[in-house]
Amino acid sequence: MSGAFEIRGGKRLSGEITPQGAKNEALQILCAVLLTGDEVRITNIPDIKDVNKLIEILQDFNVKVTKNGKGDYTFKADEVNFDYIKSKEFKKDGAKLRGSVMILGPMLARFGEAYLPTPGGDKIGRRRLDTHFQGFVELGAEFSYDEEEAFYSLTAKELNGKFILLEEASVTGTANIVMAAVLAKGKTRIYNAACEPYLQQLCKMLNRMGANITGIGSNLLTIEGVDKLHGTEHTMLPDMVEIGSWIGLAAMTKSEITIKNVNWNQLGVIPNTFRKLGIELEQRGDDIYIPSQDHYKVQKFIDGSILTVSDAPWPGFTPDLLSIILVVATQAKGSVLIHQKMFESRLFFVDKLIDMGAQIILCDPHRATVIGMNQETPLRGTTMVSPDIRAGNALLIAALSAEGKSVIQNIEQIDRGYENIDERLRAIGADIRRID
Ligand SMILES: CC(=O)N[C@H]1[C@@H](OP(=O)(O)OP(=O)(O)OC[C@H]2O[C@@H](n3ccc(=O)[nH]c3=O)[C@H](O)[C@@H]2O)O[C@H](CO)[C@@H](O)[C@@H]1O
Ligand SMILES: C=C(OP(=O)(O)O)C(=O)O
Repeated sequence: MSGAFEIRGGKRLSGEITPQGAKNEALQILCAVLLTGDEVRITNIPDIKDVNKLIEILQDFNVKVTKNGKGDYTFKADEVNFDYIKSKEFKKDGAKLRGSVMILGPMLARFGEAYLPTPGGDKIGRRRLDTHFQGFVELGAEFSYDEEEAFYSLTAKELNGKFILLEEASVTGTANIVMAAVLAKGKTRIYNAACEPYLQQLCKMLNRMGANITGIGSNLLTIEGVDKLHGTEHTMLPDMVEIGSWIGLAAMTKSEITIKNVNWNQLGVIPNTFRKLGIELEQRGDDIYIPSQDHYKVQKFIDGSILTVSDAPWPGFTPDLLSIILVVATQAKGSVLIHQKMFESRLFFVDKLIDMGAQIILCDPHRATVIGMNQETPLRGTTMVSPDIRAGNALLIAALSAEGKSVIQNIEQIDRGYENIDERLRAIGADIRRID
């Protein structure tokens, strides 16, 4: 386990915080550079572990990578070393992150073959890849899986567009199939497509590269295949998961915080979901202003029943923010039912919150009832281990609000998704330091 944060909580924070570029968008966009031999310049790339690992993988594929400045890179995949994809190194490196799965679509489309070890990412329950492979097979690929090596193989002499009804609106699955279909022959229609802002950004970038995708933002994408894509420039959106996390941080620590340049129009139901917990927030230009609030009161549904917050594919509420909602609910006035529908192991971190004094009933692996303490009894600092990227940040927020000292271990799980988080939190007054 690597590194820890030591936090002295209970302080009010104040000031401005700027969200990093979106992690999950970056992972898609970086894979898309493999679709052309021309230069692709990408800005606002977050400097985080997962993204840096993917950039290293691209370099191992012999993609030329030039750093122009902070978060600003140019990629040129004109002499791809395809042999690397079958190497021992790729079997090791590709397994380190979830995002590597999206190498498959571009490789299959451009080189007619693609391979992948079982990708890494959060251990938050089963994370099957069936949707990805079903999509590739429908486009004409042959698929095989070596169980012993946990290695996936795809080959295709030619990809041909067709109507594909996805079994589920998988985020990375849709990105993968779109990236294969842009270079397929003829028309592909993908129904039940995921449409997160990450995917909208990917499709817009692909269109700037010469692809012909319509229906962007909906669950029906139509793609007219083209022979070749060319270079472009692309800027990553601010990370909506970070933005939601800072709203939660402000509420829990009773702090006045302005979140800068949030791209409000792409936040969907996120601001209103926090408002349902009673948190005041204001759109000011493209910033979010959160006033210092001593208490926040949970709204009930119109029929008077208890508020439920659950995840759903976009434009529903992202599962990546449910752990933050759960932590924030611990200090609200009122009760909230948290229902994590997609993943079955993402709520177990509530044990740590219960140790800190939170009133939570874990009903089953998918549902937890939180009885808010109305900021009357603060959480107590403790030592804990970060189980996954989002629960890690949720525990960090809990620790910043708690009385006394907390230590969070295994912070690699936080660093893989949040850029320089300790320094940015210190800049708004947090007492947090990195220890070995
Ligand atoms: C690198 C990356 O971009 N990771 C994100 C991506 O992961 P990823 O693309 O791996 O997640 P998927 O969208 O494929 O699926 C997530 C989970 O939800 C289930 N599922 C999915 C769709 C659906 O309609 N119903 C359903 O139950 C799947 O079975 C799976 O267990 O999307 C997830 C869901 O937003 C996010 O938590 C991850 O942060
Ligand atoms: C689950 C997440 O990441 P990954 O898909 O990379 O594991 C996440 O970003 O919340």
